[in-house]
Amino acid sequence: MLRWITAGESHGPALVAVLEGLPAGVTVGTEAIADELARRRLGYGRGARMKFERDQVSLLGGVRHGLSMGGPVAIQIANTEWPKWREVMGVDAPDEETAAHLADLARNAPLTRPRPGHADLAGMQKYGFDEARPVLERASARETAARVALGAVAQSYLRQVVGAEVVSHVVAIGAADAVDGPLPCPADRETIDASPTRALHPDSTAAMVTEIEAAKADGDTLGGVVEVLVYGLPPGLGSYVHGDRRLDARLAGALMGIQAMKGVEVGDGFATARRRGSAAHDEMDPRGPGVTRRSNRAGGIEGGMTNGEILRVRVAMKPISTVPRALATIDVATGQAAVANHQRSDVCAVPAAGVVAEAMVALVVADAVAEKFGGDSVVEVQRNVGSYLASIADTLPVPGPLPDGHPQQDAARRGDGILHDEDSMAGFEDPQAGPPGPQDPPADPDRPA
Ligand SMILES: Cc1cc2nc3c(=O)[nH]c(=O)nc-3n(C[C@H](O)[C@H](O)[C@H](O)COP(=O)(O)O)c2cc1C
Ligand SMILES: C=C(O[C@@H]1CC(C(=O)O)=C[C@@H](OP(=O)(O)O)[C@H]1O)C(=O)O
Repeated sequence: MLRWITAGESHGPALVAVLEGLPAGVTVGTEAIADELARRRLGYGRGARMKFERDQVSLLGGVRHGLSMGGPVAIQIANTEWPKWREVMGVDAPDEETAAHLADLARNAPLTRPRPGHADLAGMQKYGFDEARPVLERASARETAARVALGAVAQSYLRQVVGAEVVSHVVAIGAADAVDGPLPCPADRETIDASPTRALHPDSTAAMVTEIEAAKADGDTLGGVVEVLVYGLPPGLGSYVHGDRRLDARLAGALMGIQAMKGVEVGDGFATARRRGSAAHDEMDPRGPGVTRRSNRAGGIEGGMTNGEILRVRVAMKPISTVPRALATIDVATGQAAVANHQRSDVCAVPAAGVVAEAMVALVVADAVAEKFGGDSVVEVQRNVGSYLASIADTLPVPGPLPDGHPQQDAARRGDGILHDEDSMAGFEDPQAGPPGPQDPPADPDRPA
């Protein structure tokens, strides 16, 4: 079992994250974590803070010479803006001189006009504060940097023990939807990250940028939808035996746990609810050895377990709640009508949210892998994965991603994701059937060819 926790405030000295349960031998490096953190800071529509602040990563425990040792992995992400906030967010009770200085400091002015849509008012009521500063410091999505650091470690574990790869892309920002097209593969990562909105297709990026510019010009903010895909997962992660062991439930909980997320869809989710059963499920064909699905509407999860197809989940983010065209609120100091607190803020953080969603999916899936395969070292987990895959070789699905020319790829390109008669598998030569690729499960000498 993997467990993780984060601590730290938005304008505090640092965020801290701890990941417990990782076996020994997982590749963990400061640079790889820093690279993931840099991805989270990008995106068209992010506010001024992203430009001048830097994340400074240090690994404080659990890792030696680039490999985990089996103990908790502790990560610190220091904040280069801390000196400006040292007094406002100081941990120790201020002495007389500091208290006098704080009273005059504009940065320390009480935030008494709670923002609708943020945690401000309910947080003040719940914890007994008379202003929003202590609430927003922890409610802020600054904390997602710590999650992304944890997710980087989880992705490394997944890559090593099952050969899985996590990819995300933005499928909508406000009313701008991504154009229809094939699902992104791990090879598309660079293209997606190079887009200012983290969309796969340039036309999608252009429409999303226009949407953000329009909202910004109107003093408004935007939300959107991101999709996360995991390639290369074995069947049987999660379980049907109890609600809280279902992988779909765990993914939904983790994704909804990201600040501002308001909905999760697994596979075709809401569209499936409108279909008849004959057009809702993913029919199977023998492929010998292994099975092929005619579609992947389920998003790779059946009965709360992975089924070996590409895992596909979407999460919907509400618009940023610090709206420049300030929203109506009350001033809790006077009880009078007021406009909500508004300082600098993001106009749209959906591209960054995709990187955070990747991290949460990686953590949940890594936890499910650890639960199914156990193991105290990477080698032991790989051995366990290999013998399990060998035991189900006859019914293993064709490993994704689908190679070019694969009939299911054509179906995806057409936009319906459904195999038609003309998409018959007959005659399709699978180039992946050769030596194991990055998406294939780890080689096992006992596994039938
Ligand atoms: C990556 C990311 C960046 C965000 N940036 C801002 C921001 O700049 N300003 C803001 O008001 N909310 C921002 N949010 C959203 C708030 O964190 C969120 O609205 C707040 O926690 C309340 O949302 P909730 O009702 O879902 O908890 C951001 C969220 C994410 C995931
Ligand atoms: C700092 C980050 O995001 C912040 C998340 C956030 C919020 O309310 O959630 C509000 C903004 O902070 P501030 O109010 O200080 O400008 C964002 O910049 C980050 O993502 O690293």
